[in-house]
Amino acid sequence: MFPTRIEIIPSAGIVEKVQAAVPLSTTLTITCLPHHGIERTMEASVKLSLLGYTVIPHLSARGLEHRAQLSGILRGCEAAGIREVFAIGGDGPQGSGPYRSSLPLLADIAEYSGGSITAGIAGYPEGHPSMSGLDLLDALLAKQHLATHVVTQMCFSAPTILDYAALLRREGVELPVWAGVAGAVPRTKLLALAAQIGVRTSLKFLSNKGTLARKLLGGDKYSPEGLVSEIMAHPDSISGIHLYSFNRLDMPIWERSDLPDPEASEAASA
Ligand SMILES: NC(=O)C1=CN([C@@H]2O[C@H](COP(=O)(O)OP(=O)(O)OC[C@H]3O[C@@H](n4cnc5c(N)ncnc54)[C@H](O)[C@@H]3O)[C@@H](O)[C@H]2O)C=CC1
Ligand SMILES: Nc1nc(=O)c2c([nH]1)NC[C@@H]1CN(c3ccc(C(=O)N[C@@H](CCC(=O)O)C(=O)O)cc3)CN21
Repeated sequence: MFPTRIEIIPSAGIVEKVQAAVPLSTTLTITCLPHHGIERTMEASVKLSLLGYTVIPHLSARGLEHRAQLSGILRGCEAAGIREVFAIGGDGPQGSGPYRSSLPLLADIAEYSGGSITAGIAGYPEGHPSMSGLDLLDALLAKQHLATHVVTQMCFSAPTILDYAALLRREGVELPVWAGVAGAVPRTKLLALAAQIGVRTSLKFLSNKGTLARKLLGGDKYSPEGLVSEIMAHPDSISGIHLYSFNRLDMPIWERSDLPDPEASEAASA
């Protein structure tokens, strides 16, 4: 089965919601949003890890106030059995903290944990609204020795994700690439977020693609099924699916044993 990780937002009641809907065998990644702060991420992460889930907290460089805060977080991770984090620059404004980007954060994670906590980093198949493609690639090259994999920003186009994975290989980024895919969430929510984070192109691509794609985007909810099938046909370049769930926690449809194999569903949609 193609591995899938589910990203959740640590909103009120999330631990109970996860427990009710998500099998313990699932790997969960927990966002760190500027208006939440790292405490909420860590509180939910520790609780879920102690319940038995495999948990990956997101650590936002700009959201950390001092180095001792990071070492405390890493000790908390170790005590709760958390072995991996996701290191991100972060959306908030730069505060007075020591980390402006994820590179020095990754260096301190490696040093403070003595290498026992690994880290994933972000990749941007459609670019980033405030960083050039070249800067993003340079940042990835500088960070890759401190990271274990790349998770891509939300994207709605399989060719864009696959081309990006190929570009990373050509440019010397060797890390496994996990494809970041939106879950079955209301279209309006996706459109608002897509505009904010600069992924409108692939959303447009999907809505212009044809009747099936139009149908998928046309209803209340987006469905990632077609995109995931296309990606799953390329296990040589993509290592797994990172599902941005927006806390809609129904089991991803492709994890069900009754799902047709990717090649069959590709042929059916051609
Ligand atoms: N993909 C995701 O899940 C998430 C993405 N983000 C976005 O990721 C951005 C960067 O994070 P990383 O990929 O870890 O890159 P990074 O922190 O390694 O930064 C790469 C380069 O861009 C510069 N930079 C970082 N943030 C910037 C910004 N907002 N404006 C202009 N320059 C910036 C850094 O100084 C560095 O030179 C955040 O600013 C945020 O917009 C934030 C949270 C989650
Ligand atoms: N630049 C950037 N920042 C991020 O935080 C981020 C990305 N990109 N890309 C992928 C995921 C998607 N993320 C998110 C973040 C928030 C909501 C969301 O639904 N926010 C609620 C508020 C939730 C709360 O406060 O409990 C909202 O209504 O906006 C969804 C996806 C986080 N990630």
